[in-house]
Amino acid sequence: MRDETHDPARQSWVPGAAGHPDFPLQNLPFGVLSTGDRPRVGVAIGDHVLDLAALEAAGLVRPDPERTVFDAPALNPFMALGPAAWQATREALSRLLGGEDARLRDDPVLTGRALIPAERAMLQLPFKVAEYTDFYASREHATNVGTMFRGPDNALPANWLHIPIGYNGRASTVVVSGGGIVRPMGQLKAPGDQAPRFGASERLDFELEVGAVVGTATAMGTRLSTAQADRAIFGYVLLNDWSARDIQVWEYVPLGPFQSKAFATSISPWVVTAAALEPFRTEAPGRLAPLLPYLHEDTPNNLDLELAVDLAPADGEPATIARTNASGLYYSSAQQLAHHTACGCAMSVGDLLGSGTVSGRAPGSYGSLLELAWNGAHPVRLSDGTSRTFLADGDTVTLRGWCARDGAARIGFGACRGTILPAHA
Ligand SMILES: O=C(O)/C=C/C(=O)CC(=O)CC(=O)O
Ligand SMILES: [Ca+2]
Ligand SMILES: [Mg+2]
Repeated sequence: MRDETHDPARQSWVPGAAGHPDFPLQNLPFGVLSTGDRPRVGVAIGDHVLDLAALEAAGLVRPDPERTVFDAPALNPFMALGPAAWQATREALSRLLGGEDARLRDDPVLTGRALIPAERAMLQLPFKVAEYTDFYASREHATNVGTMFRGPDNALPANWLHIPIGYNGRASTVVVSGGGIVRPMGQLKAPGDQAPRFGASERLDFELEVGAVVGTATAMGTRLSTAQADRAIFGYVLLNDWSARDIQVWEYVPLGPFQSKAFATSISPWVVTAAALEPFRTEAPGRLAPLLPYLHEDTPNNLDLELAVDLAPADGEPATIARTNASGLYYSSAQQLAHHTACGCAMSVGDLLGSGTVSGRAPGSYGSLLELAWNGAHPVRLSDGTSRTFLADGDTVTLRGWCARDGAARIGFGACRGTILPAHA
């Protein structure tokens, strides 16, 4: 539902916020910051971060009358209050930062304390990741990977057009954008090798994904409809499901990825709320086989979200190596979450659901190096004249995402970045 928080004509009085490419008044993404002291919840507005713990202490926002939720190192306590509190808080922040409620703008002491220049705010993992599940929603990606792993005749698994398939990943190694990613060690066995060996991955890859953040818990035995699942999603992040393809191709039969994807998953520091993304809902692609009723959708639940991948060598400039859009994903996050609960699986506040690698049809729109370089056959050129089939030590991968449509303010996700560090051999 669109409301005045989406009105593109409204602007914030915060310097630099009007027309900001990522964080205008209409976005208000949530994250966790510190300025060298305790971590607390904030929202991005232009080139500033608004400290919500300071606003809560001053009584300007109070999502829970019983206790503070923003003076916390994670978004989980706020998310647990549920959709009505999320919306009331969004509306209150929109009025405070839009100036219709002048109590923040006209209080220089509070503004000085609460409005922190972005370069001073150290952004942390925004929420405690309860559990992490990764899906496989791009038909193009599934077809490409299937072709490389199993041959063109068996590319798309028989279940794929019926089930939003996924695997249970590791919450323990979900990290926030910005740090180093150590090249993993593992079992490697090339097709011609007699036996496996233990060594550093030589086929390290990224995966461009969108992560849905579950904000409402369900009890064991409870099934969510797609509409209920849609309402349970608090927001979205950019997600890089780092993947060691040589470990993966040897280990994945028959239980799926394990060590090849468990060493690190990066997410962007700002959770863009589902509320902010309302103007960018779009229909899923046409169905190639009828879906079972529990997966039917009454509303357009896909997102018209532009995505890009930049790759920079050590000491080199970034080059954009992929551009795509999440709108073409065959399954929405709401369908994935509904399916997740279909057996009665309980969901927790802070569960993270990866969309699956977002690949489009054209070669430049693939969301992994495995596909962009087509299993090593077409190396990708970088800014320094070198090329890559897989990631080298020192490479920095940056995912970017933004929504832009006529009649709506542009909403950005910021960046999700990681730099490859040598293996601990
Ligand atoms: O088809 C396979 O065997 C492997 C698929 C994956 O790489 C799993 C995965 O992470 C799914 C995705 O990101 O779309
Ligand atoms: Ca993945
Ligand atoms: Mg991973």
